[in-house]
Amino acid sequence: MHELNTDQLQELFGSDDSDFDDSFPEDQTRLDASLGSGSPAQTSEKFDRIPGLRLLRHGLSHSVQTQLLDTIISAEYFNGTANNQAMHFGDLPQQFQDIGQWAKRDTDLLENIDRDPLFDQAILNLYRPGEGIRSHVDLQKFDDGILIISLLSSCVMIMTPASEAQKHATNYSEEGKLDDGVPILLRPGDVLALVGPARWDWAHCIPARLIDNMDGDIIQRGSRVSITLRKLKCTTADTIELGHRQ
Ligand SMILES: O=C(O)CCC(=O)C(=O)O
Ligand SMILES: [Fe+2]
Repeated sequence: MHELNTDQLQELFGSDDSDFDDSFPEDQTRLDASLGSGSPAQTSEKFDRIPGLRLLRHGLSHSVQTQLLDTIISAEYFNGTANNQAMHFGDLPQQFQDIGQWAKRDTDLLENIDRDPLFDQAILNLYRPGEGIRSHVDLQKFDDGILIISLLSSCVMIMTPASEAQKHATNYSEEGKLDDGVPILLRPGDVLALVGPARWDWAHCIPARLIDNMDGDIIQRGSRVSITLRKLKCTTADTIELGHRQ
């Protein structure tokens, strides 16, 4: 997919602070048909150093990426400049449930994860060029088996062995040492799974920078949107929270 400049992004996500109506568009297209037939199952890439880390490159077709982005734009979470993160708790929008079911049924991303519902929490992150996310292990209140979907633009995520503090942190304030980290290039349409050690014992971050260097390839960051699907260990009521990423 092509990458967007700030003006194009404003056109997409809006530039004013119009009233947010606290709901996700209900007339979403079901993604089922566009996600493929499941035969043959899609096989993800594994990483020797990080058991449980799996990356399905080009997992989502252009059409599915576009449908997801259309729905996110219609939800108007990222209108104005204040918010770059939105969290859904409870019953997830149908398209996110479709992605979860597809990942379980048609790929090997979530091989050891068996539960119902598969996911009951979704975070949407918007990264404007130069923005990132601090090194963290996702909070302990979320169960094993996390799925991260990349849309719009590429970036390099860095995985580092987690410190004890990071494993039990209640926020993302701990900065990891990134020098000996494992860089993972995430492109639009890629789907990353964190299971077992990759989820509990490794921290991940996206350094705040405009350019990534992946094995000598220089990658200019555009604006990126990610969808992270998780399962809370304890269920909560359906809510949506908007905020600013740490
Ligand atoms: O945006 C991403 O790719 C990762 C997001 C993430 O790690 C998180 O929200 O916990
Ligand atoms: Fe995370």
